[in-house]
Amino acid sequence: MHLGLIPDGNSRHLLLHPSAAPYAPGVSAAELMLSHCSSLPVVESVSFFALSRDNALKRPGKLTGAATRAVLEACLRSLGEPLARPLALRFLGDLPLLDRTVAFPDLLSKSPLLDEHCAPRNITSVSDLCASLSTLSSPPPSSPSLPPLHILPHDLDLIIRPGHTRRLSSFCLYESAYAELRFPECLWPDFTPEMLDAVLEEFRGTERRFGGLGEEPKTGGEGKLERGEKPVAFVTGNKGKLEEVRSLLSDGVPGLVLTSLDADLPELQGDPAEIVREKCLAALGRAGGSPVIVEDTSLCFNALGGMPGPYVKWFLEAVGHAGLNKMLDGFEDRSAYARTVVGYCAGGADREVHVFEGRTDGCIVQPRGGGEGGGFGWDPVFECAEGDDRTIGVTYAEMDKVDKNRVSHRARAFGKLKVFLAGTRN
Ligand SMILES: O=c1nc[nH]c2c1ncn2[C@H]1C[C@H](O)[C@@H](COP(=O)(O)OP(=O)(O)OP(=O)(O)O)O1
Ligand SMILES: [Mg+2]
Repeated sequence: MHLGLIPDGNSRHLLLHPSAAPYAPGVSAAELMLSHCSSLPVVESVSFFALSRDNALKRPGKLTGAATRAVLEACLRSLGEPLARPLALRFLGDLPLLDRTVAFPDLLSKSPLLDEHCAPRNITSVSDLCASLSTLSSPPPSSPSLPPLHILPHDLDLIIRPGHTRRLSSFCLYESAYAELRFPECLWPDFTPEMLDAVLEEFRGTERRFGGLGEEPKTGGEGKLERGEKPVAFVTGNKGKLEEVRSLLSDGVPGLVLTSLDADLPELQGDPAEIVREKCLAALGRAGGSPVIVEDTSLCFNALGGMPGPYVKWFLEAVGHAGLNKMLDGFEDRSAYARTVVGYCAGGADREVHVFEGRTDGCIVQPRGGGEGGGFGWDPVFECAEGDDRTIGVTYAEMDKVDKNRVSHRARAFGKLKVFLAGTRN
């Protein structure tokens, strides 16, 4: 991901904290943030807004010069540090201005990380672009060591601007066409790595459409959207679930159009219906006004009074299939049931969450049938006890997908949802 940072609010921070060394808090924030970025695998490159020509013209004088110098020095320092891993860093600012504050070629030669992707550029606004175009026929002799200008470098994915101002100013206008913009409610010096993590987490759940309509709606039934009809969004972070649900809703509900949103929604502790209600209301916020479907799936061991239940995800992640099996060692009863609770909410003014439950009995066994194409999650350790000879005594992972969708907890819950939807949509 290419991250843009606009460190806004340094001067206001100074007014609020007159005893602080000028710009020191903003400078530490810059240093901290860049080194934090280098520890985040998801962040491949960072464009940092140092100072634009527009900025300098509007706010001439010591203040701006000092801020630029301080931030650049901080950047230099952070580049001098051994970063956790190479990070393509790019500072955007006005070249002549920067030249006055730091020895520019120095910046280039000091950093092993600066390459053509992170060379400082002065094209951030239309006036910059015009100025640069006018020099194309005769490159300025004063800057022979600068790398060539790339007018359209790789686009930004996410731009973060703290400081209570919700605009781009002249930052990367050409590269920000489809960037997501976030404006944390604090001044730059108060923006912490934890806040950055929170923004990145939220960004991860954002469906990016790049100006288009996103993924083609996958249709159920006849497929075509009727006039005025909205598609229903299934919100889940789990691809295995999505695949099954697409197939489960592919018929039986005329006119239903299922789209999907990849989002890991917050999950409360509580009973499954409660979890699903909260999950459903959280999903509404992501679905842009569409009705939403969410589900929560539990795996309940009878010997343990129904645990791990909705918490199976965390148990599975922590101890794996072998660990789930070991939890039942010492008990004779290895029976279990899988349960899916589906939540549906029409959205808009209607906040009622309709809840449907499906359950399938089975028992916990040593993993069978996992691997390529062999189910997901705890499928390999759940041996089904229901259905017919294609499903009884067979783990979900060993089963044909069509067979799982005949007997599974999910199929039963979504079967009830389908009956409900067929009633409300006709
Ligand atoms: O049919 C299934 N067969 C095997 N494993 C399954 C199944 N269905 C869910 N699972 C796993 C996924 C997760 O480890 C836990 C449920 O947690 P759960 O919160 O419902 O799922 P999730 O977090 O993966 O997706 P979501 O974004 O919809 O919450 O059991
Ligand atoms: Mg979940």
